[in-house]
Amino acid sequence: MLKLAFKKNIHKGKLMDLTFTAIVPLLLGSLGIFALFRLLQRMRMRAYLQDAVVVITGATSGLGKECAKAFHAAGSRLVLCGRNGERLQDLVQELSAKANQSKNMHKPCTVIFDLSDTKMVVSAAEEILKSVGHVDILINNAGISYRGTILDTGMDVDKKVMETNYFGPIAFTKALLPSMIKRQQGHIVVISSVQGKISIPFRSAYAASKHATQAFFDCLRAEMEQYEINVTVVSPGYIQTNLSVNAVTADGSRYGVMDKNTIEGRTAAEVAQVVLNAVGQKKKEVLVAGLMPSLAVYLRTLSPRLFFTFMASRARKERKAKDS
Ligand SMILES: NC(=O)C1=CN([C@@H]2O[C@H](COP(=O)(O)OP(=O)(O)OC[C@H]3O[C@@H](n4cnc5c(N)ncnc54)[C@H](OP(=O)(O)O)[C@@H]3O)[C@@H](O)[C@H]2O)C=CC1
Ligand SMILES: CCCCCCCCCCCCCCCC(=O)OCC(=O)COP(=O)(O)O
Repeated sequence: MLKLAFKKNIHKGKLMDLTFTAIVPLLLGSLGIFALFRLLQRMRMRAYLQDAVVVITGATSGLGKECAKAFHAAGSRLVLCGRNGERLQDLVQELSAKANQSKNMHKPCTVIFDLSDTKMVVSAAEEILKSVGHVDILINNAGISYRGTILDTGMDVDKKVMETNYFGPIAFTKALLPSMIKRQQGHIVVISSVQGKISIPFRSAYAASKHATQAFFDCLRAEMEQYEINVTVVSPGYIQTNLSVNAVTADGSRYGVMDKNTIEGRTAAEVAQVVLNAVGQKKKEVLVAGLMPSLAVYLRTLSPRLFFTFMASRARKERKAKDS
């Protein structure tokens, strides 16, 4: 139709007519369809999140806390998990004040447990099912990072990072899955990292735990498809949180430094919004990173040799900077 109109109008020398008879309606039509699509998407997302029981680990700070605010604002019923009861209660107070102002918001409840203790994790899952009945969305967010050389790092540190970032979340997920399968409904989310896709020097334990996370939840997604349970893996780049400050070092002590990369990262509120949208749209995975980290992820697959050269040079530079 467009071709015909084009020929006809060129023939008559009426280019302006062509614009008004074919191109403008086509553009307006596309815009209309796009706007309608977005509206339907937003309505579906709202329905999915409103009143949904959402469990968030690591809700006491950083990204977990911001996810709690975002899902609470979307009308979800929150179960906030953490190790520090006082900080969880502070957040409950903050969110409850908002819940009082809107009938679409709910007062959250809390569960205290340490993810590195599998027994505690399993009984926390039982407690949640007992008190709220079911879980619609589980957000495995809690985690710790690490700084150190492989040579200096004791196995206890490797194990601690794996317990918190990998074994804890998978134990929690496994404990909640049977009830999701019974209902043929549920959504498992995990906050991984760019370092779940590429390994950078002096992060061995952390990168390994995030690679394991990526692998486990990719398997889970495939296995859960028949039960209509969704799995979303979120892989952020640097976020402005206390992750580096709380990181564990080679000897098991706290790193205690706010890194420059962390300060220059995205805000936790911004990433929480990405998590909310990814969940609402049932995305399978999302990479939330800038140009260089994104290119590095592709480079690792397309030209591993070049990627390894970059990483070796990065290790040399970092070691030199530390020594001088
Ligand atoms: N910040 C960043 O640059 C990036 C972060 N991420 C990931 O985001 C997630 C959230 O981290 P972020 O908010 O940045 O960092 P924070 O240090 O601010 O938050 C980490 C959260 O995890 C909790 N946590 C740590 N260890 C345990 C444990 N053993 N049991 C239970 N809870 C625990 C902490 O609780 P407590 O208050 O008790 O310590 C805290 O609530 C992590 O999985 C991290 O790997 C991914 C990419 C980049
Ligand atoms: C053709 C050009 C390719 C250029 C690629 C060159 C290599 C660039 C290196 C980029 C490395 C990015 C690392 C990003 C790491 C990251 O974002 O990690 C997120 C975290 O989990 C942060 O945790 P941490 O404890 O490390 O602060």
